[in-house]
Amino acid sequence: MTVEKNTRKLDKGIVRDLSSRMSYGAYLQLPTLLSAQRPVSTPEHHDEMLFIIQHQTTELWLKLVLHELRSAAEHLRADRLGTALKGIARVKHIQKTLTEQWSVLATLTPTEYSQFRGFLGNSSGFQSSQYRAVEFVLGNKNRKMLPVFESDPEAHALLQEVLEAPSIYDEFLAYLHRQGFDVPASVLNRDVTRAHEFVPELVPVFKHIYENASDNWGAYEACEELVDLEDNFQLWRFRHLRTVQRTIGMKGGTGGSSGAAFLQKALELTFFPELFAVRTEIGQ
Ligand code: HEM
Ligand SMILES: N[C@@H](CC(=O)c1ccccc1NC=O)C(=O)O
Repeated sequence: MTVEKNTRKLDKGIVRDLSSRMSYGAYLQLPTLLSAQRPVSTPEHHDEMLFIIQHQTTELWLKLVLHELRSAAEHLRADRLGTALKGIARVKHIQKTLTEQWSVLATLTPTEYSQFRGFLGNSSGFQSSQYRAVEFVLGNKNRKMLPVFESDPEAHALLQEVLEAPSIYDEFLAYLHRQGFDVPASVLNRDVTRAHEFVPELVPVFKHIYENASDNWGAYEACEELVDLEDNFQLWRFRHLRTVQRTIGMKGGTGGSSGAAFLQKALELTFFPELFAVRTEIGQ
C-alpha cells in the first residue's frame, strides 16, 4: 500500500485517549523539563536559548555517565568485569556525543556571547557538581573543590560521597590484585580521598598484561577501555578550551579563574597515568 497525498493513514490501533493512561509527556516529565529553559537576559537575547540547552543536555548526559561509572565501579568490586565493561562502553559513546556537541555551541560568535555574558554573573561550569563527580569517580579527587558546593547541600553530599568512595581505577586495581596480579599494598591501602598519583610499580603489572594479552584478555580489554575513557575526557576538555578561546579569548572567567590559562592546566591532569606510561615500555 502506498502513501496517498503524502499523508500517512494512522493505524486503527493507535491509542488516542490518553486521559487515563501513561503518556509520553507524563512519563518523561516534559512539562518540567521543557519549562526549565529560562533566559535571564533582558531584553531576551536570541542566543541565550542555545547556551542554556547546550549546558542542560550536557548535564543530562553527565547524569547518565555518573550513573554508569558508579555502577561499573560496583561491578568491578564484585568481580563482574564483563558487566563493568558494558557500562564503560556506553559511557564512551556518550563522551563522543558530548565532544561532538561543542560544534553546536561554536556557532555562538564572540559578539553574540558578549551581549548576554554579563547577565550570567558569577555562574560558571566550574560549579558543575556532576562534572566534578565524574572527575572524582575516575580518580582525580580534589577536596578543595567542595567548598564551592556548600550553598547546595544535595550537590555537596553527592561530591562528599564520591570523594570518599574508591574510584573506578581503585576498584580495577583491587580487582587485578584479586586476580593474582602484583599490585603494591600501598595502592590497595591508599587514601582514596586523594587524587591518584603515578605509581611506577604498576607499570610492569600492565606491561605483563599487554605482553600476554591473550592469557589476560579481560584485564587487557579493561585497560584499553580505561585508556579510551581518559582519551575521550581529554578531548572534551580540549574542545571546551578551544570554544572558550574562540568566544572569550583571554578574558578571565565568570567563576573567577584566569579563564583559558586555567582550563589549559586541566589538560595536564591524568586519571590512569600508568596505562599511558606502559606504552613507552611496550616492545622494550
Ligand atoms: C561559550 C561557552 C563557554 C565559555 C566561554 C566557558 C568558559 C569557561 C571558563 C572561563 C571556565 C573557567 C572557570 C571560570 O572562571 O569561569 C570554565 C569552566 C568550566 N566550564 Fe565552561 N565555558 C563555556 C561552555 C561550557 C559548557 C557548554 C559546559 C558544559 C557543561 C562547560 C563546563 C565547564 C566546566 C565543567 C568547567 C570547569 C572545568 C575545570 O574545572 O577544569 N562550559 N568555562
Ligand atoms: N565561565 C563562562 C561562563 C559560562 O560559560 C557559564 C556560565 C553559566 C553556566 C555555565 C557556563 N559554562 C561554562 O563555564 C565565562 O567566563 O564566560
